[in-house]
Amino acid sequence: MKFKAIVADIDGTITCEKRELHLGAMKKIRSLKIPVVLATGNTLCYARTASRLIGLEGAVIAENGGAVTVRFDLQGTFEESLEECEKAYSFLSEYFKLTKLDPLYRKTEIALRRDFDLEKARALLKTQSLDIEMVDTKYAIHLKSTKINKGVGLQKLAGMMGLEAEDFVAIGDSENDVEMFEASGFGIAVANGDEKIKEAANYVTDASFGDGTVEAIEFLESNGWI
Ligand SMILES: O=C(O)COP(=O)(O)O
Ligand SMILES: [Mg+2]
Repeated sequence: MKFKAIVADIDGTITCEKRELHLGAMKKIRSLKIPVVLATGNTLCYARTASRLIGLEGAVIAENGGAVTVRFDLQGTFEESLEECEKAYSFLSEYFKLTKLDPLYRKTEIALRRDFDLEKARALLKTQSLDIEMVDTKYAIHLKSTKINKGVGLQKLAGMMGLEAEDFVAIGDSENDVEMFEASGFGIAVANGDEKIKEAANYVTDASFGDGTVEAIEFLESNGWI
């Protein structure tokens, strides 16, 4: 096996427990000769800033696949409008007090503070004929189109880079990374990952958070896979 690029989730994967960037993971990522793409549920500007500050090329998947850019000098492309998400938000707001996160910067999905009963909200949402689902990243709950996810984003970005999604190794920590693992050639979950991502993974690290990402990259290097 030989892979041509890595796609790494941000929160919980290249960070420490309190969400600060993990310096060991930064150093390891910077030492690589292959492209590293960041994929996050967070906003496009957050992802681009992280890419810039880590020393990468600006290839990012943001808003769980809803927004993608391949370089800093190119604008992002956006897959979906917020219309259906807003309908779901209005509906759920009748039952819960919801707080939107960074609404000014989100163009394709709505992120919510994790302070309401997700399972109850999921059950309620099912009664509506909306193509909207809820994913929990452990940092936010995202109301998003069922048509977009990080896997769809990876297919799109890989094409823009002249690669296939299978050329990528994906590293992640939660359920919003599952489709990205499925689309990629090999998925590695860090030890702090949730049950869903560990189940979807080809390999689970012993170490957590950024230490897990360092371990993942060393594992790939020691096998000669990157
Ligand atoms: O913004 C969030 O919910 C966290 O996003 P990430 O773990 O996909 O980076
Ligand atoms: Mg994450």
